[in-house]
Amino acid sequence: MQPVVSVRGVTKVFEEGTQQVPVLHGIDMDVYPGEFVLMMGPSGSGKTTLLSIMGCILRATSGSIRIAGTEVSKLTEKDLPAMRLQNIGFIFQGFNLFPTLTVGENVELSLDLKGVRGSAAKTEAKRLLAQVEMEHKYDSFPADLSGGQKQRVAVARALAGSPGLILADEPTAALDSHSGRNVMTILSTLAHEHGRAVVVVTHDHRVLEFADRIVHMEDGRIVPDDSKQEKQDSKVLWMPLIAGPQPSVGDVLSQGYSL
Ligand SMILES: Nc1ncnc2c1ncn2[C@@H]1O[C@H](COP(=O)(O)OP(=O)(O)OP(=O)(O)O)[C@@H](O)[C@H]1O
Repeated sequence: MQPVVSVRGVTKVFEEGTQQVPVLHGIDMDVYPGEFVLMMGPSGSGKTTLLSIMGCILRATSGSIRIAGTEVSKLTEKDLPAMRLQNIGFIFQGFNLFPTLTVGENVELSLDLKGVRGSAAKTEAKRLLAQVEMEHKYDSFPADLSGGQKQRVAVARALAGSPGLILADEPTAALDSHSGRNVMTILSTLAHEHGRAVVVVTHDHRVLEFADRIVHMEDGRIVPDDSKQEKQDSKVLWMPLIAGPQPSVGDVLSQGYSL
C-alpha cells in the first residue's frame, strides 16, 4: 500500500536575521490510509513545523515529501495551493471559523474553494455536517456554539473535497475532556472507517488511547516511543480495580496487557 504522506530526510532551518535556526534534523515518516497517528513531544521540538511541511504550508529546507505519490519539493509555489486543496484537510486549535458566516456557509466556503458550488455545495455541506452530528446547526453562527461544536464544524469543513490526509494541530487543547474525546472519536472514525490518514499534534495525554501509533519528537528528531509503554502501564494500573475474580496471566496477555 502506498503511504498518503511519505517524509524522507526532511530538514528545516529558519532564518532569523543573520542567524540560522535549525529546527528539523532529518525526519523520516510515513502515514498510511486508515492510520491515526499522534505526534507528541516537548514544546519547541518541531511538531507544528513538521505538520506544516506535511501540509504544504511550509517548505522543507531539504529532503523529500511525497503526498499521494507526488513529490512536493518539486512543485512550484503556484502548484502548492492545488495540492493542498485536493489532498489535505486542516483542523486548528482555535477552530478558525469565519464568525460572520453561518455553520453551513463556513463549510460551503471550503467546498467552493474545491469547485463545489450552488445546490450541490448545500447538499454536500449538510452531508458533512451530519457526519459530525452538526446538521441541526446549519443556520447557526459560530458564536452560538460550544467549543466542542465549533471543532466538529471545523472537522466537517476539513472534510470538504474528501482529502486523503487530515492534519490537526492541538484540536482538543481548547476543549473540555468530554468534547475532546468526542472530537478524537470522530477523527479516529475518519481514519478507521473512511480510510483517511490522520495526523494529530497534541500535548493531551487524555487522548493517547486513540492512537494507532505515537510519533515522539524531541529537539527536531523522532525518538523511540515510550508512550506506548505508558499506554500499557495505564491499563495495568487500573486492572486490579476491576471487580470479580482476578484474570489469569494467560487471560491478561491474550487481552494485550503487559505485566
Ligand atoms: N518562523 C519561524 N522562525 C524562526 N523560528 C521558528 C519559526 N517557527 C518556529 N520556530 C522555532 O522552531 C522551533 C520549533 O517550533 P514548533 O512550533 O515546530 O514546535 P512545537 O513542537 O510545535 O512546539 P509547541 O508544542 O509549543 O507548539 C521552536 O524553537 C520555534 O521557536
